[in-house]
Amino acid sequence: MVLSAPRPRFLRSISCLGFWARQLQQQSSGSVYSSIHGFSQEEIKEKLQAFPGGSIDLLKQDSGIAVLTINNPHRMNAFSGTMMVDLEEKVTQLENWTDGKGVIVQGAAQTFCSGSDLNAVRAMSNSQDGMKMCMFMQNTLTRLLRLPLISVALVEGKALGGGAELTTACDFRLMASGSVIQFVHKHMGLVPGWGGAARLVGIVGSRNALKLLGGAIKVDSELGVHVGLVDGVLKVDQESERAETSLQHAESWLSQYTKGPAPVIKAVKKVVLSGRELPLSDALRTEKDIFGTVWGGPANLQALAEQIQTQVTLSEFL
Ligand SMILES: CC[C@H](C(=O)O)C(=O)SCCNC(=O)CCNC(=O)[C@H](O)C(C)(C)COP(=O)(O)OP(=O)(O)OC[C@H]1O[C@@H](n2cnc3c(N)ncnc32)[C@H](O)[C@@H]1OP(=O)(O)O
Repeated sequence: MVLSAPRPRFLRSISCLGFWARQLQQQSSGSVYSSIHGFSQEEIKEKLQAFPGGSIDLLKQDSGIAVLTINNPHRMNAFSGTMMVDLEEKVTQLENWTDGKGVIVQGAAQTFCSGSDLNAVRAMSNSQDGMKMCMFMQNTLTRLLRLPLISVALVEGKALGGGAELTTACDFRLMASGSVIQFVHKHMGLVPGWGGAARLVGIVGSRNALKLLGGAIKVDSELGVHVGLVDGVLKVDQESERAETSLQHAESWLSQYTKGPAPVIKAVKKVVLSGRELPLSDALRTEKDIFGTVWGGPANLQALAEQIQTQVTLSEFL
């Protein structure tokens, strides 16, 4: 099976930027839906609470990298209704994490997530409830992607359906050898509903997105890297006594990009986010505003002082 190599991101995503730009500018909260769309967060949260099971666990570390775990191993980490509510609450915590720089999204028991809990899906199969669940998860995953943190989906085992969509709501994806990302929606007579299709087009381009969705193709790490969906492959060396876990590998990988003061790393994510989602003039104005938050700030002044000190030290030797 031949999938084309990815086109430059800006070419792929210009077409869908218009919608996202208006949404980003209109929604100060970073959500897509509000009361003007007939969406009531509290109403759907109450409905989702009727479907219990599992949890979303959040560990915020001193390193500034958090670990968000989809935890429902008896159901291959499928999302129950209460887990959807839990995820929204954890995203709110991350939005307010002052010292945060990165977040790794993983599944419990060495598998990622098998999408919605099919028992809940069957119980919410009427159109109105389905649409409300869809809007709730689109809001939550859009806010996850828009966090001022650099995010990585650590995929072990299987990421299916909504689980595959969840991987696209992170800035990067790392796959363990033998793992699979599969948009199985077609097999259920569905299309993605949690925003995974729109984001997939921005990541791999419309032609590859059409193939992955239309063919419900099993994406392994090799194919994922080829089409630009996957940013790295974690080969866990079972033989080595010091075998790092996949999570340790992922933290090492992410820490390459989160070294430095949290306000600066947050600013890096914000300027890239505005470049990714806003029309050029708006992105430039946003970049200027974000630049203003770090220019002359503690990190900038300290770096300047160290630069001067280095020059003074060097001049003493020259
Ligand atoms: C917009 C999102 C979209 C929507 O909401 O409409 C969705 O995400 S729909 C759900 C899409 N996901 C799937 O179709 C995946 C369904 N599961 C499987 O294909 C398999 O379970 C698999 C491949 C994940 C694992 O297969 P394996 O043979 O290794 O294990 P089991 O199938 O025996 O599963 C173990 C245990 O987990 C339960 N399970 C697995 N996935 C789900 C799920 N999505 N919802 C509820 N329960 C799930 C499975 O029933 C087994 O339970 P048990 O009591 O042991 O029978």
